[in-house]
Amino acid sequence: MAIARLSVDIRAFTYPDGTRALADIRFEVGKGEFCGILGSNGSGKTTLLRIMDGLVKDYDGQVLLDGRDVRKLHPRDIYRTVGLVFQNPDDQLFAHTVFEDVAFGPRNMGFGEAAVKGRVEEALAAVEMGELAGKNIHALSYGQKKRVCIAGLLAMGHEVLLMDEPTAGLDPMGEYRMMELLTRLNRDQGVTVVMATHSVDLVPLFLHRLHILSRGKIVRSGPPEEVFTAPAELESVKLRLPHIAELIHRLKHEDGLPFRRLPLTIGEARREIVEILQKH
Ligand SMILES: Nc1ncnc2c1ncn2[C@@H]1O[C@H](COP(=O)(O)OP(=O)(O)OP(=O)(O)O)[C@@H](O)[C@H]1O
Repeated sequence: MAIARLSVDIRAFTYPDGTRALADIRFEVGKGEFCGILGSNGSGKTTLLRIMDGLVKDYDGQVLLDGRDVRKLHPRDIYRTVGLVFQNPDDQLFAHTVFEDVAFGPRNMGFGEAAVKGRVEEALAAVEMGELAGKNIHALSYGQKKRVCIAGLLAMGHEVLLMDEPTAGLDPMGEYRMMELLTRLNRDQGVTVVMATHSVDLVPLFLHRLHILSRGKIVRSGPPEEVFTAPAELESVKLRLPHIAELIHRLKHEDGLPFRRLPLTIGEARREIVEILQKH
């Protein structure tokens, strides 16, 4: 498949125990997008990604991959294009060594050993894990395991990565490096990335577009600077402004100044503070 555009239209999905997990979800993911599904615990993020990956099928609506219903595609066609990285890498990794784990997908797709080796090496280099190819999976750190999971999908040639909480469980530097890795894959290799997260401080710095999910429904969509403008609205869906934006919001509020645009970077916050000081 060459284009890999996802069109999501889920009218309703209810788990067998009666939990109504998703309703009226409509959005598109274009090729090369880097978008986020932002929501608090239990809002439906994992369920949505599992539907988008074709793992959950008994819902009302459709998810189209380049115009074709993912439920009707041959698994080979989905797995060559769209891949889901689970929140917990231990749910995904199973082989003895890093190399063997990443090689599993391409071997299953029928590539010869020379091509498998080339794909594994390229994928491990992309996630900066090339030097650990021979290492035992159980001897890896949590962040390294997450990178091996991504390499496993890249080695199969996935064009769309669905990432479930990729920064969960990582230390602050690990979170940043994970976001930089995803940005690099997106920007330099053209991989489309959809990530589920509740990390409001980090995400606006990297993502192009956000969909806010609350109680199984999308309540707001847009670029980060548009989505993070109304603190009360965010609070009502159990989210908050990023710390840096919260600081500016409070300063402006105290001075009766309008809060127009979300400052995402230290540079933007600095400009806003200078403006506040000039008003005094
Ligand atoms: N297998 C299941 N059977 C019944 N209900 C489920 C099942 N899996 C999830 N749910 C329910 O569906 C809703 C959405 O859960 P989901 O795991 O998709 O949320 P989430 O946003 O990914 O949460 P978190 O951030 O905590 O991982 C929750 O109310 C949850 O209890």
